Amino acid sequence: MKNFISLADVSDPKALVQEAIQLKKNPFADKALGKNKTIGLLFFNSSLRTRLSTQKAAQNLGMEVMVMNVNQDSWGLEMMDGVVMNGDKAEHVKEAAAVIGQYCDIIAVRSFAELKDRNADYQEIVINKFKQYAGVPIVNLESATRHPLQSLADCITIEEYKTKPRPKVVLTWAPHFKSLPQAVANSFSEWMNVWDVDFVVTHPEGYDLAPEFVGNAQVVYNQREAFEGADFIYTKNWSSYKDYGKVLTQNPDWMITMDKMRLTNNGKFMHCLPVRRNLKVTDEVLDSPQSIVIPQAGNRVWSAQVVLKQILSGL
Ligand SMILES: CCC[C@H](NC(=O)CCC(=O)O)C(=O)O
Ligand SMILES: NC(=O)OP(=O)(O)O
Repeated sequence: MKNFISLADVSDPKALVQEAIQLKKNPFADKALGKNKTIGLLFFNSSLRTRLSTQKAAQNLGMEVMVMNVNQDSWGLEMMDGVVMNGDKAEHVKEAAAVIGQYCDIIAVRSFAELKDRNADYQEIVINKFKQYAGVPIVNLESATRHPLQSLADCITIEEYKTKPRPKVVLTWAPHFKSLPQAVANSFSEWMNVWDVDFVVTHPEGYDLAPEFVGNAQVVYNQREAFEGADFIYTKNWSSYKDYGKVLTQNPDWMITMDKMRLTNNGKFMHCLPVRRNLKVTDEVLDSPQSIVIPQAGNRVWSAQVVLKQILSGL
């Protein structure tokens, strides 16, 4: 594996998940692999899980870790080529990426969608500029349209908790007052489309994800119908793709409640976190035995570690 930017960088996703599950049993077995290697973690946006789990994964592999909050700590970065840099951005990504590539053996980048210009976001300018200029492997810590480390952890979790060979997995939209990226929903859909699951996506009208991510999923606008017999309920808010970046509704009827969870086949509740309690999901559901959000978050370490192990093995 050279880079880990999307599912396309993974030759055998099922094998990757099985390797991650094996890693959990002996987390320090590859401690020598990352000796004298450095990973740089660059955050253009906030993070708890991604920041800490990726550091832990790198340390489990014997790597040194450098972390930078790009907008607070470094210079403002200009992403567009050919512009006169007479504004508030003091450095071009061409130099910044190449210089960081001098210090680090792997660079991991978080840069959310701006949710203003759909074409700009879906061109994945930031992470592709780092891929173009850094000269070292790039890992996606959530980009404008994807969050593959989260999706890999989600697949590990589903494999660990499934009670049948082909479970029914439902991605459900839930309300939020802010305009959030489609990245987590896109990425989860992309991975579920290649998984051995019956995949259903449910959301209000107007929130259809981009066709290239929805793939062969069954799209249902009636949430309760979608929940019938589900084995996993994966909840996430996202803003409209069609009416780009817009919050079309905050209808609280889409919040996940225990009476909806009773429609499922003792379904497990999943969420990438952070989650707004009693806005997206009730305390009752989140605090119930059906919620597996904590082990799901724990699997972010093994998701990152198996990816870094594969990249280090190719250096
Ligand atoms: C892993 C999820 C990161 C991010 N989540 C948020 O921005 C939540 C922000 C909030 O609820 O205020 C998102 O939706 O992509
Ligand atoms: N799920 C996830 O990526 O969490 P953070 O935004 O806290 O890293």
